[in-house]
Amino acid sequence: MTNPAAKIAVLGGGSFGTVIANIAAQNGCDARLWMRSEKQLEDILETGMNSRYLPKYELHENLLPTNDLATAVHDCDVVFVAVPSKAFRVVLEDALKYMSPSAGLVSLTKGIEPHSFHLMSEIMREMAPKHPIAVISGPNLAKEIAQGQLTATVVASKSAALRHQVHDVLGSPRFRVYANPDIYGVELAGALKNIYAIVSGMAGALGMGENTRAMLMTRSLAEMSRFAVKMGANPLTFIGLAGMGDLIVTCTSPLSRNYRVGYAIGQGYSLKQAVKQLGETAEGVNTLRMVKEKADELGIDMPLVNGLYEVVHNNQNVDLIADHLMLGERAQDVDFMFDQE
Ligand SMILES: NC(=O)C1=CN([C@@H]2O[C@H](COP(=O)(O)OP(=O)(O)OC[C@H]3O[C@@H](n4cnc5c(N)ncnc54)[C@H](OP(=O)(O)O)[C@@H]3O)[C@@H](O)[C@H]2O)C=CC1
Ligand SMILES: O=C(CO)COP(=O)(O)O
Repeated sequence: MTNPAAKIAVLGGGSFGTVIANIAAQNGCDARLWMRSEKQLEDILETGMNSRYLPKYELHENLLPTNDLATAVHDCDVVFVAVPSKAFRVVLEDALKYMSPSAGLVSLTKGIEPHSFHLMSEIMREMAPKHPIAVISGPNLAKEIAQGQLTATVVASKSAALRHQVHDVLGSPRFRVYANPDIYGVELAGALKNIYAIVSGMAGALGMGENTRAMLMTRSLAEMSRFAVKMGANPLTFIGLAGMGDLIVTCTSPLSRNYRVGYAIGQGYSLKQAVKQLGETAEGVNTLRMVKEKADELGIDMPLVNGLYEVVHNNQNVDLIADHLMLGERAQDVDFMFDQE
């Protein structure tokens, strides 16, 4: 059941922000899409499409594109934030000046704030302590959602009212919204899987086989779960859509930007060249650096992260990832997802 009365805004006119705003508009919401670029706004107003990020995807008439933040958020029931993690704080800070104090805040961003190691929910809680907050994550390639492929996502919030509101705003026969109260786990899963999508893209470029791919994905899940549980997440979140589901899609699809960055590195391009030729956000590049530092600090065993870090940041040969995974010294090699105590 959709709620035609809802007023919503999405901040960030990239591919994910655009599809989420359009779903809400298709569901009868008064939906606004805020972007910073005037040129992009003109293009959308002229063509009815966001040609830079989602060419040929028609935007619904209920969707109002704008580059004025106050117009976007001023009387909204729910504000979704879909900018890269490095811009999240500054965009939110500006938007809060114009928002109703009761508006729900929902992050669509899958990354970690540089330096602070804050997830987006922590930034929202710090900056907007009175607002109900939620995060959305899951196997959600924007381009597939735009094609109308059947897709499921996860909304995580302590507020049941906001979970239901998000379900009403976004749920449809082609887009199913599941709920999970584990905000931290859902969000951390979405950020961590980007690292392993880079590894998987590299393996793809190097022509590695299906045994290798299965091993990589399964050990990735074990490694990211081990890290997340040490950070306070619920382990069960990692075998759901936001964990295993998102890992599968980004480790197997060339539509994933992180996979594409890995693929380019596997072909011999430098990280800088790979990111430049992508021209869109690949959060995993920064997430890798932050997770490596945090894992070192906490003494968490992360052979894939360590191997990828050496290849990407210290110009080591790609074979090093395989060496870390296959030959690394560990107290015991057990096929469990988590430490069994
Ligand atoms: N695309 C996908 O399939 C999915 C993406 N996500 C997550 O959503 C988040 C956004 O990704 P996505 O939409 O794909 O990214 P894109 O690279 O497609 O677009 C990023 C958007 O953010 C805007 N932006 C960047 N920096 C700023 C800033 N400082 N101030 C204002 N706007 C800014 C860009 O504006 P400009 O064009 O002017 O540079 C652009 O509109 C990421 O964390 C990503 O991991 C989550 C699920 C799926
Ligand atoms: O998170 C995503 C799909 O769920 C999108 O992944 P990329 O950012 O790698 O494109």
